[in-house]
Amino acid sequence: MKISVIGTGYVGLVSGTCFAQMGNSVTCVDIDEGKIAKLRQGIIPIYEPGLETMVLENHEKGTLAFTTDIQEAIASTDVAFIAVGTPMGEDGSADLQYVLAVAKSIGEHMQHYMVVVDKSTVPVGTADKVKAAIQTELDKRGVDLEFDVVSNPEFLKEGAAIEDFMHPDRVVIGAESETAMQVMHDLYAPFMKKSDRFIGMDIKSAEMTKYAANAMLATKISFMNEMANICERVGADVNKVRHGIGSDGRIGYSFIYPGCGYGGSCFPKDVQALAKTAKDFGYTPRILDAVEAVNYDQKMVMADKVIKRFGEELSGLTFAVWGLAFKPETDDMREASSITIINALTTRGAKIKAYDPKARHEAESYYLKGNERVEYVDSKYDALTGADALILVTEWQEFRSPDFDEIDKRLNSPIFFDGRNQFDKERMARLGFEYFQIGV
Ligand SMILES: NC(=O)c1ccc[n+]([C@@H]2O[C@H](COP(=O)([O-])OP(=O)(O)OC[C@H]3O[C@@H](n4cnc5c(N)ncnc54)[C@H](O)[C@@H]3O)[C@@H](O)[C@H]2O)c1
Ligand SMILES: O=c1ccn([C@@H]2O[C@H](COP(=O)(O)OP(=O)(O)O[C@H]3O[C@H](CO)[C@@H](O)[C@H](O)[C@H]3O)[C@@H](O)[C@H]2O)c(=O)[nH]1
Repeated sequence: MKISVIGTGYVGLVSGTCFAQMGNSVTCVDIDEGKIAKLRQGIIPIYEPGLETMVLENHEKGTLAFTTDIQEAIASTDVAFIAVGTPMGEDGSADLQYVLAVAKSIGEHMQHYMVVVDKSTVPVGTADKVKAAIQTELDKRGVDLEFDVVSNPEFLKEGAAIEDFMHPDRVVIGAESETAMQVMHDLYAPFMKKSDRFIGMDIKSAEMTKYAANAMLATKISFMNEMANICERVGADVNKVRHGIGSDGRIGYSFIYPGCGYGGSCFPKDVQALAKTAKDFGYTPRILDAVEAVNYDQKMVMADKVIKRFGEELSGLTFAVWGLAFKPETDDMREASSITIINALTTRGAKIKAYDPKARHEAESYYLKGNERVEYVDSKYDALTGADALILVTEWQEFRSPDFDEIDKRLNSPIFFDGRNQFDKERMARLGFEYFQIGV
């Protein structure tokens, strides 16, 4: 099929590349000229395992093109995906300006029937707005063209995006017309050779499914963080409790890892957007509000432990931070817990020596830009030299089996704050560390 993907960010670039890998002819569109110029030169703007090779291969073959010209891109398109951002507005709702701007452009340039697919995460009812925006432009042009708008929420996780897209747990499609549903089934069938995981439904239910999935996952995390905070106060160990409950198949082991809060471009904004939608429709979403409130506080738990140990005034102290990205295997720092923790410590006078395998550029250029108390280093051990304690924020694999002798040798004293509960507390005690975890 001939496909356009409008918005070439994490989702657009991964989706476009995977569709090309499956033999489709794909054009990725973005308004960011710098990004498109880089992609044309084979420079990949984000870090995502396996993505670079796949982009380069398909770009070279001619199955994956990049442009800023939406008119050219949709001229011969069968399916146009909208994959632009839906950031959080000031009142917590999803900001639809980018989605509707793309819909308008599609209406301005469409020349034949096509399926317009909303892949961005959008509130229930957005497909109707997209449809109306396209129709308004067609009416202005005085042309009578048929088109279908479909909802196809994306469930990929950053850091495992290619694997998730190539082998999806499910493909959810919300469509009104049989033609559009069939087109989407044909497009996704090659990704579901082992078992058909295609779930067709009405558009509103598809839009809601995305928010319900993220809200459920975020709820599991906040629930577990709350259990951790209770464990800590009553003298229980949340790591043991996690094993204890996860073995019940109804609960399961996934997404019950306590830590210093969830971040990323999705859970924080999607939980709040769904809560806002609920309120707009006259319902008070007590669980969603609590999920967000627990997470907000949880991002401070590690910083609070540092302050409790060293005091409110941290001038003259230096802390090594391992991990800046919101999770391992990505350079994405959107809503990362590291930002909250580092800012809390530096505003109290501390200095930070930070190391992350991939997110240094994001931190320096955007998320911690201007914070002169943060020094970036090129290796995990360099971060420790002369530091008063180590704080582990993101559980990259290279932090899982560190050389503890080296940590001990480089730190001023062997003090370790572990925001992701990576190690066994008895072992850490044997190694001579003053070791702090979440929920223990
Ligand atoms: N990042 C994820 O892991 C993930 C997973 C599932 C769903 N989503 C959802 O997918 C959507 C996109 O998220 P993302 O993380 O890929 O965003 P992103 O910010 O990485 O990328 C969005 C891109 O859209 C471009 N853009 C904006 N307006 C445009 C326009 N008019 N025409 C063409 N391009 C335009 C931007 O320049 C940017 O490159 C969001 O709704 C998000 O909630 C994200
Ligand atoms: O047990 C857990 C699991 C995750 N996290 C944290 O939760 C956040 C999000 O992690 P993850 O879900 O793995 O990453 P995302 O890339 O944000 O993916 C989520 O958000 C995407 C965007 O909507 C969805 O497509 C995915 O299905 C959904 O998992 C990260 O900060 C993790 O550290 C925990 O604290 N404990």
